[in-house]
Amino acid sequence: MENRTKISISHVSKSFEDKKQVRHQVLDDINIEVKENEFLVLLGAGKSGKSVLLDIITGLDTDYEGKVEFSDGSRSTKDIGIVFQKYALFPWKTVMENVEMNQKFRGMGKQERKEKAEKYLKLVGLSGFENHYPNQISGGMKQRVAIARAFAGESDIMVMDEPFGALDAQTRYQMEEELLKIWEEAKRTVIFVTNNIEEAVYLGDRILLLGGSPSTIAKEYVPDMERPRKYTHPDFLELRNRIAGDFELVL
Ligand SMILES: Nc1ncnc2c1ncn2[C@@H]1O[C@H](COP(=O)(O)OP(=O)(O)OP(=O)(O)O)[C@@H](O)[C@H]1O
Repeated sequence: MENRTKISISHVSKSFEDKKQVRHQVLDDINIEVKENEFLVLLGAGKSGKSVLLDIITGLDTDYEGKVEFSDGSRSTKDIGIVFQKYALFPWKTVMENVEMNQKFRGMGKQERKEKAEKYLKLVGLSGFENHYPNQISGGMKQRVAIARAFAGESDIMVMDEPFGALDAQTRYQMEEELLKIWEEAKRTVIFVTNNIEEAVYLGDRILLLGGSPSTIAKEYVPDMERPRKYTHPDFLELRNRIAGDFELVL
């Protein structure tokens, strides 16, 4: 079933009108078939329209040209697990309560909510921190909470918008590794946005390079490397350098 299409994005274009009523096109004719359980990376420089495209995919933005279709019928935003760069945790709620939030929206019973939240907190290495508040834990831990919350919602589609962008390099490597472990254990269809080439090569089953003005899908890469990938492996470096070259060209 690995090759079944999960999300079909066809001919998506998007433009905004500025204060002088001049239209600026951000996305031009984006076509992506996201496969079931695929780890898809959207790679692009700042302002290349990555967040705009994610808003369209998740249904936060409905004003665009083209179509976004899900293989199992229409979906609302709350049926997609979303992780943003900013942790978006509720500061007045504990770690546990934050993780349970999505499930509450999805109408799960109390016991089931608790079990699911505990399971995913354990997976992200936060057992024992259930009763802490966000201001009592580090940035890396906050992002772990956000990831546990998205997974605990049990949506089969996860969308992550530069989730590790605010973390220091060391924490970032650790989080990338952990995210893959969780994904291996609880397979989902993941769309992961980043502007970091190494992160894309480390994570992606497939990498789509977004660029140009307006942005299109400029290139596609399918890393032929086993996981866990090694940053220093010649194949890793070769692909990294190839993408870096293309990245310059589409800026
Ligand atoms: N609501 C809006 N109104 C007008 N222009 C917008 C709006 N949202 C986004 N844009 C424009 O669309 C372009 C792409 O923005 P977007 O945030 O998607 O980029 P990005 O690739 O996610 O960048 P970054 O990596 O910096 O987050 C930008 O030029 C931005 O100014």
